[in-house]
Amino acid sequence: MLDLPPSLGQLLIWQTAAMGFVAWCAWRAVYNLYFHPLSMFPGPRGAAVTRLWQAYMELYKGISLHEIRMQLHEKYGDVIRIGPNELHFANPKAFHDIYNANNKWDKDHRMYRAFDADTASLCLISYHAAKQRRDVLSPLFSRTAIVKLQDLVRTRIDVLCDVLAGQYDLGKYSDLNLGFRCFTMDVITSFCYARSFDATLAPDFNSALVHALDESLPMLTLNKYSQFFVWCMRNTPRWVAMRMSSPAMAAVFCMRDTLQEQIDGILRDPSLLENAQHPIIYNELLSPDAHKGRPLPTNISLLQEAMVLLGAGSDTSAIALTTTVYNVVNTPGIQERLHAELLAAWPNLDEPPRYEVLEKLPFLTAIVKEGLRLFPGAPAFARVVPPEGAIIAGIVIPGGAVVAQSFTYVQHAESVFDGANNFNPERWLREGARALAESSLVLFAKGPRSCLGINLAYCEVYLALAHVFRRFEIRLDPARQADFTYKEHFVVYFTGEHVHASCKPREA
Ligand code: HEM
Repeated sequence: MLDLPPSLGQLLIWQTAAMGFVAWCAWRAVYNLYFHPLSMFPGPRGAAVTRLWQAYMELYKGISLHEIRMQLHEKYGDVIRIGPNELHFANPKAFHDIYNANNKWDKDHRMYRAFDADTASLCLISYHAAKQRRDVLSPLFSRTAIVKLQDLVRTRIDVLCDVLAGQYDLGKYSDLNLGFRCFTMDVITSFCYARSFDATLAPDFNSALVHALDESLPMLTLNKYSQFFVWCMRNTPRWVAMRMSSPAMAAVFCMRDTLQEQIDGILRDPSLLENAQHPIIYNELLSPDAHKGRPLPTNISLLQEAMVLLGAGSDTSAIALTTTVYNVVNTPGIQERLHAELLAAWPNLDEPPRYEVLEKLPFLTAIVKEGLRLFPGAPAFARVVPPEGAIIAGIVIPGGAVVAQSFTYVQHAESVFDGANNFNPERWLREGARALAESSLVLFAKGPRSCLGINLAYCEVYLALAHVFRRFEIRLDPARQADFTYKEHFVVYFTGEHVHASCKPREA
């Protein structure tokens, strides 16, 4: 045996380890390019070799994933390999093959770990674990429960309308992006925790919480690519995190603390739940009956669920409202026609109709559907093909592959909707519209992991649109052209000019 000095021995070990690592990377690259089960699918070579290609495009070059997908589909066709083990489809048929009631497919952990909330409904990876949690929470989000609690949504829309009227009196244009985000934030917090943070009452809708959530969005994109960032975020002491982040982020910490205090209080004294104004998430999450003998969620799981519901249930509905109001006001004749329908159904301003009545108004319904159809892009929610494989849009896909399609490839496809880019509520008044909605209005996804909050979202959208268009004549600010350019950080984040409008109260 060679008798080497210790430093030389160590150097040799390091050299061998480094060479081994380089050889392993080279072998992975060759394997991914030529021998991987997805190697026959087209796409950039970088994307086939490593997921770092996506990270490079998103984080370094600043290109949003939705733009990358579009460019790649244009270049490579209907199916693209966007990561070593990941496919995205452009053919609208693929959506129904991936997201449907029969598919008990798991989610892809790399996408959802970004939230660092792996015990919350949205982030549970396995179908079975998610089903148990959904079974527990579903009664709270059922249509019956939402119809019962509609006054809660109406109270928040009344607050929003009062603020809009006040801003008009001061001669101001209102920022509708922020206004609707504050409204949906107040709804979700009242609904889930029976607490309102009164975001809508912040001066000019500049709620610290809304801004803080905005600032935390890019972190989701960062976290997606490395568990290390997630670990750092979780383990950084609070005072360091506060120092490193912007002052706005304090609102998120504060929100977290408030929710944690509420959870601790309820765990100490469960009778607090009986005194709540209405059932909240903890009534279900801490109900032994709902869990059918299974252990109740831990303290941390309760907090994760609370935070994730806040994110899942606020921006989404607000985006739908902002873009729909913009399209209604910006398309000649639509606002007047909608107002006429609302006036007939709601002649006395002091007696607003119930949600069940509004839902039956044909033109309002057509506007809700068209608004949701034109909802701007959302990420492609990644699912894992089960071991036996699957056929997606007529193509055989091997088991274990990660597959996804953003709903925009259905809802914005010219092959599915004539004049797909135009806001045309009329399409929903034609024969066959119900079937079209069933098959092609898919922004809430389909199947066992579809949106848990769909009933609440519809209730918010119907009530808010009815109230703002019955109560106000809305005009866009001619000096500021709204810009819906967005970045995809799990939810859509608009980077351009917000929608500013004057909301002139109607006399009666
Ligand atoms: C226009 C508004 C909304 C849209 C477009 C929307 C869309 C979606 C989509 C596409 C999914 C599937 C995500 C995935 O596969 O990972 C989803 C899941 C979910 N949504 Fe919504 N959503 C909206 C409003 C809401 C609201 C108001 C809530 C209320 C809390 C909510 C709560 C959830 C939850 C908890 C999940 C996770 C379900 C699961 O993974 O099993 N959403 N939503």
